[in-house]
Amino acid sequence: ALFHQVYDGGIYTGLLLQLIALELGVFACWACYWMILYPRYFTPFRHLPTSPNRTILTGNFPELFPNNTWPYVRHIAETTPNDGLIRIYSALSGEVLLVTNPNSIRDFLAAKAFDFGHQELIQLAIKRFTGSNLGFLSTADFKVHRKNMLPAFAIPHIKQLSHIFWDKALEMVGCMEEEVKSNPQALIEIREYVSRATLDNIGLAGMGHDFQTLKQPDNELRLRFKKVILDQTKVFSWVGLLSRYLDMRMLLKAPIKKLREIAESSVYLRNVCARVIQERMEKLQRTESKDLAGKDIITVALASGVFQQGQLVDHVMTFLTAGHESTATAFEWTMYELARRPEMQRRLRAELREALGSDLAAVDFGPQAQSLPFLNAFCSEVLRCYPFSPMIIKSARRDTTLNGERIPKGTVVLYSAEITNHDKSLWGPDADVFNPERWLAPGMAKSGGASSNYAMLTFGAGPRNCIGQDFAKATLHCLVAAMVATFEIELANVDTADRLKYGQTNKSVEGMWARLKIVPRQ
Ligand code: HEM
Repeated sequence: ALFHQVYDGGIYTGLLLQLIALELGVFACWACYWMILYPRYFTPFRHLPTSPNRTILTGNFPELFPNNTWPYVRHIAETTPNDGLIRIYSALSGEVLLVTNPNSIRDFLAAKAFDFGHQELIQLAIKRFTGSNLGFLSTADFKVHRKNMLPAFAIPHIKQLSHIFWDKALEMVGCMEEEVKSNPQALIEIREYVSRATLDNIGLAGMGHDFQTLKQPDNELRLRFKKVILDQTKVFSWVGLLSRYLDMRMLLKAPIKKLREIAESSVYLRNVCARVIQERMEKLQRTESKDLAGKDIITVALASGVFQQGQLVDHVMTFLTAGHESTATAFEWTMYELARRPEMQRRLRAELREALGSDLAAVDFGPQAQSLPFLNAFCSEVLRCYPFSPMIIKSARRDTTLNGERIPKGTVVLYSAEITNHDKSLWGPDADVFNPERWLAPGMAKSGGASSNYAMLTFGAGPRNCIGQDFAKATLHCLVAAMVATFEIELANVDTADRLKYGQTNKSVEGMWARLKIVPRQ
């Protein structure tokens, strides 16, 4: 009716046009302030260094949503002199601070860790399947949950679980071996196998339940899981951009097919986890023994008496999402580097042969994996050079400070494992070179010779770092050991495998495709 009146020149036309003009004017002023004037004249960080190469539309990047943003951020960090903080701008002048030196990183991840949290949109998106996981709890609840979860993730307990990792690793290479025996020319899709192995692994070590996706690749759990962990698309980037200016909560509830599939799959997976946890609870009540040695993580957590069933479902869903793809991707990059370096592959095989002998199934390799220097060094160097999350963004929950700088509530801050793990001032002039030797020098097995405790950020740092890092490393060691002891690995796509997939994680777009030759066993 309004349109009709405007069209017909009705009595309200003038008023309506004035209102629209006013709205447009307000919007133009608002956009002009936030996108042009604020970053130049009004930001409280205007004295901090920033890159001069910037446009309003794309910020410091060459396009609105580049495939991977971290190489550009790294270039800015390397070419902008700074004292620990740099201003970076994304599309439409979105302002982010990057912490660049050990002082500002320590403040951000350790001293002031609880002044920062995940951004609201990320919480809303992830909460749908992980519920209130560790990352989203209030500080008080976080401390209680983390303290009572930690014993299950401590190195002594991980060593007791590592026979599971070894058995799964052998099962994975056994499946590959069958495929190679039936067709020696077959190209093996490493991602497919390792993704199933790490999913099973977390099911077994996390809650004493074998999902059996290695044996049954198309089982419902795996298919549902694939639906939840959808590849990132530019749609999510648009939602992220718009959420800076509009409330996107309704959008996440929109009746879109993909969103409905995620919601249904989340319910399915949460129900599976709830059922298994219920069984663990009943079993724990039936057993007299209080001995938790070698028990799955959920049983150890249940025994603390702190967690309710629903909270444990949230935690298991987080382990599955945080631990499965990340470990599988580290394994893929290990295969990539080994295939490019046949002499290192041979050296590792020799070390493994000495430790394992010829019958892999007869040894319990897990507990001794940490003591093989070259295996440790190689995997540590892969984790340094290929951090699964190259950049992690958080926002200030309250007014705080970083490196002596005042940080108002709401400020978006970023740390980058990609940048810090390759920082020449921390790692030396060969920081960009893949060099496992740095972990082999006397006393350097843990630090790689870096000059700071905040030089390796693959697993974050401080009280909110990755709780599963020793679980991940032990899993990776077993997978790599079983693979290298069983096969000579030649990548079929070594020249193109390092092209990265769109998104925020360091994943090859093609994955690794290998020709495997079974190593003769004496
Ligand atoms: C190579 C493999 C892995 C990598 C690179 C990795 C990396 C990370 C990173 C960077 C964080 C975020 C730290 C922060 O917010 O600043 C994180 C958090 C977390 N990771 Fe991992 N992770 C891996 C494997 C695992 C595994 C196997 C598990 C569990 C079985 C796990 C469980 C978690 C949990 C629960 C958190 C949240 C911790 C908290 O908020 O207190 N991760 N991980």
